[in-house]
Amino acid sequence: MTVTSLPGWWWPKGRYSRHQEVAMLVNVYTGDQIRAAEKPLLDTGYGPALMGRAAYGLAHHIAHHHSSARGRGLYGARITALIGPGNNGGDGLYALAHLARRGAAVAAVLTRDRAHPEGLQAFRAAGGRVVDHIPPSTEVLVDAVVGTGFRGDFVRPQVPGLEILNDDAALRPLVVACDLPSGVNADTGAAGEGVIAADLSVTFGGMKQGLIAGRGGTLSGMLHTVPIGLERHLPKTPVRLTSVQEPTNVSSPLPTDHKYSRGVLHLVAGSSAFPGAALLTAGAAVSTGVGMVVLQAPEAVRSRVISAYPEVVGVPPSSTPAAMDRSDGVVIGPGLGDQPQLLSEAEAVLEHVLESGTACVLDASGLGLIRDQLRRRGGLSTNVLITPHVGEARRIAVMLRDRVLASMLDSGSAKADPVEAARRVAGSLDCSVLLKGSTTVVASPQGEVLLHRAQAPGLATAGTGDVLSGILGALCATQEQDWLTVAAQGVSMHTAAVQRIDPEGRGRFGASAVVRAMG
Ligand SMILES: NC(=O)C1=CN([C@@H]2O[C@H](COP(=O)(O)OP(=O)(O)OC[C@H]3O[C@@H](n4cnc5c(N)ncnc54)[C@H](O)[C@@H]3O)[C@@H](O)[C@H]2O)[C@H](O)CC1
Repeated sequence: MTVTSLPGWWWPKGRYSRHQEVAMLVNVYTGDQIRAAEKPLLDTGYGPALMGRAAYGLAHHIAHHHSSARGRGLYGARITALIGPGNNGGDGLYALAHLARRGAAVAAVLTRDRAHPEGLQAFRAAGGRVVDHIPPSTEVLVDAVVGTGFRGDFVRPQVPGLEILNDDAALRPLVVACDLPSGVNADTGAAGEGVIAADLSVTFGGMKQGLIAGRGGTLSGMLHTVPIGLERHLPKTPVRLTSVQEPTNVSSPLPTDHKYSRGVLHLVAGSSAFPGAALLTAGAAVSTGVGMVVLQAPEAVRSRVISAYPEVVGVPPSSTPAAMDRSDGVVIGPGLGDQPQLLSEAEAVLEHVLESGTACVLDASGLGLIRDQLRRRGGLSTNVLITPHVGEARRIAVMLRDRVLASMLDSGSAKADPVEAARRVAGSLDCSVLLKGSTTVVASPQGEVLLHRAQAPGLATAGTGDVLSGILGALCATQEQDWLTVAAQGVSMHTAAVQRIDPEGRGRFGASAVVRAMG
């Protein structure tokens, strides 16, 4: 039944060797692509069959999650649904009819004066009650107000009893979204304030981008995809969701390896204002596993880093590009701050990278160097991966004088579209982009996209970006891979380290703990 289940904290165990990384890739579609795939089937009379499969799958997942959460079967379970006027409401009604036949006490609140007629009939025939409020004893609340047919702004239905959602976690019902939380844009993940956050979304036909990207990714909870027979009608998609089982270290060293063959990473990081960033980046790189880490930084920064990681080799910030002759990868930016001298030395390194084609991660203060490269070359180059968070990406939008991009990066706006934004930056700068956020979006200049839903809220703390840069730098120095692959491995290692130290997502740790958890 389920092709995709993304429970967030764990992934089904398989038989993989310790040093093998197994990427689980899932195709991701826009709501419009799913609707287009449905069309030929609807046109040939298969609508009821599709809805039947969707409803059965929804009922199955509700039953499963209810019994996991409550530790008992479905008999007597109190399940209420908010039902909208379209097919999304129809799915909800048929699903409740299934659950009623398995002994659940089901109720529906109709949010409009009309509802899917056959669905309503089936619901009533199975013993379902239409009510005008959410019964306080509701254990599962199904949100089936609007699905992919949603347009415009969403206003949460004013239904008496809905304040049950504000109850303590122990009393609050399990909230299950039918296809997607009502009011989430299935294409982009844009969502207004009225959307009800789901614990679980059961989606139909294919994984929708809006369930993963932007605010939608924070409102959709656990994800299940129910196949309903659209597969051969779905287009080839350039967007995939990645998760990595047991991300371990980079490829294990071979018996014939030496430090140079395992990759040399050149870091341009740290300043008197931000020495810690260099420590975190270097520490993460060392722990990821790489032949050698060279740190180009002011003397005071070098000595602090080397006292923590004696294996790091220091070179002064004024080093000529000859110091990089053996480098297989470069990281420029963490903790550089805004001192003109350090930035111009970093600029020289970036120039060398763009000339030589060495793989380079450009992060934090290093992103400010893009402005000059736009003037000089009109962009960057495909050997570069930039790793902005949304605020930094907005500054890039200003450099590019791209207002459409700026609106796509405004998470509160109905135009918010982080996937398209990352693609647009990648295309404009001719480099790969890793847009950080609760869902990380990695885009190549050719328009391919990888999404990674971290579900590690504790990552929102100072210095974790420096750790990620160190990981990505080590991976690019040791591997001959494309940026999408390296980025997918890097974000997975980063998240996995956090999940090891903070499995319950309490957030009581700092970035140094993430480095320690890397080993
Ligand atoms: N097509 C199929 O056979 C299948 C569809 N599935 C499910 O159906 C929905 C899409 O159904 P559709 O009827 O096209 O749209 P919705 O039910 O999502 O919504 C249409 C309904 O909602 C009202 N509406 C639109 N915008 C708003 C708004 N901003 N605020 C309030 N109400 C709004 C509008 O009046 C329409 O009447 C899909 O998500 C699936 O759940 C199944 O997948 C099976 C196959």
